[in-house]
Amino acid sequence: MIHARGLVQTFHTGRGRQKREVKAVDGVDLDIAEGEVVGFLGPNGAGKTTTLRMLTTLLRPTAGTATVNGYDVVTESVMVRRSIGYVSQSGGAFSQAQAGDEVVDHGMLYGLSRAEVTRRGRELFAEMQLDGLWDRQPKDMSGGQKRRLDIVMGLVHDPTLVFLDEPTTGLDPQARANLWGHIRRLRTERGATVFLTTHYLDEADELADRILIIDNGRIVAADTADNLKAQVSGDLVDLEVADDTWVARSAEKLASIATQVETDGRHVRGRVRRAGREVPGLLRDLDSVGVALDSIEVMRPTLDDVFLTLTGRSLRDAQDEKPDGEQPADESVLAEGVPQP
Ligand SMILES: Nc1ncnc2c1ncn2[C@@H]1O[C@H](COP(=O)(O)OP(=O)(O)OP(=O)(O)O)[C@@H](O)[C@H]1O
Repeated sequence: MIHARGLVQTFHTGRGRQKREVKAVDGVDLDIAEGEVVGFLGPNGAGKTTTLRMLTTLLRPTAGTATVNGYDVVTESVMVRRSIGYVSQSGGAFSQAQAGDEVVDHGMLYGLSRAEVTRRGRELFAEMQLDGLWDRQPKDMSGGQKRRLDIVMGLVHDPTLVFLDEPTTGLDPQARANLWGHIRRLRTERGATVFLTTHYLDEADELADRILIIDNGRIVAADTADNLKAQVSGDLVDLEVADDTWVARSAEKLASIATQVETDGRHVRGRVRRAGREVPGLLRDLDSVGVALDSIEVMRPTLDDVFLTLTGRSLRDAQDEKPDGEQPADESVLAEGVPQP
């Protein structure tokens, strides 16, 4: 479905002495199978959108190769574009036409009949809670409604491979839940492949079969969310002992199965590989030495823990860092927009 080898994108920014080279994507390899939902995570400026733009043929790779649906992104870009759906981060530019007409025109560019695309469009309007807005001009829609219209445009021709760049940013919780449902159905009912970038760790965790993490233009992890969590951090176990005098003894017992053991008042915490396997024995041990507990809490690691372990930074903190703020320059844009059949 998607195969990339050594994808690189270098931007040249500034002029004169300020001239700088930015390696936005620095040697990315990808293999994404049919029917997979892949979550592409990384902090601001990591290279997610740039990778997506190369795969969707909007940007010519500086180096490396990629095929999408079996078509080469450089030499067969029209075929790539015809065979995918793409919802960009910035959203599409709409004309003065009514939303429904925009959707119908868009779908017909992919060779669908007017009747077929109208039926699909109306179905998607209902699913995306855009009922009653078919005749409204996009300029008179709210930001969230426009975002949902972008998504309808990206899906109306029933693509079997869909690229979604931060699709739920700016959506309210209800619209986000609807879109999650839609993404799940794309896979279960249509066998579609979905490549999704997101800033929301819970979204990636919830939807994706496999997570790719990109940092500074390089893929730093690629696996299921469960495997990533098991490999890099382990479960956090928090014991609250019933009496202060048992803290040291409990810490010693916990340290025999856990790393990063620390104490805080009557709390003793540490990370174990798999709590389900290790905690029962620990509880028996504590009981046998007469330690009573007030509470025990087990916290599964989050994708943020994974990111922290891999890069030394929290993804949440990294989100708040502003990217370098270079001005766009020297892009080798192949072509914007949808294919002309
Ligand atoms: N047209 C451009 N010209 C110059 N630099 C660019 C251009 N587009 C992106 N960059 C730089 O390339 C790097 C990667 O940007 P990209 O938009 O791919 O990141 P991202 O992971 O999608 O970030 P975000 O989460 O903020 O969308 C950043 O340092 C960005 O400033």
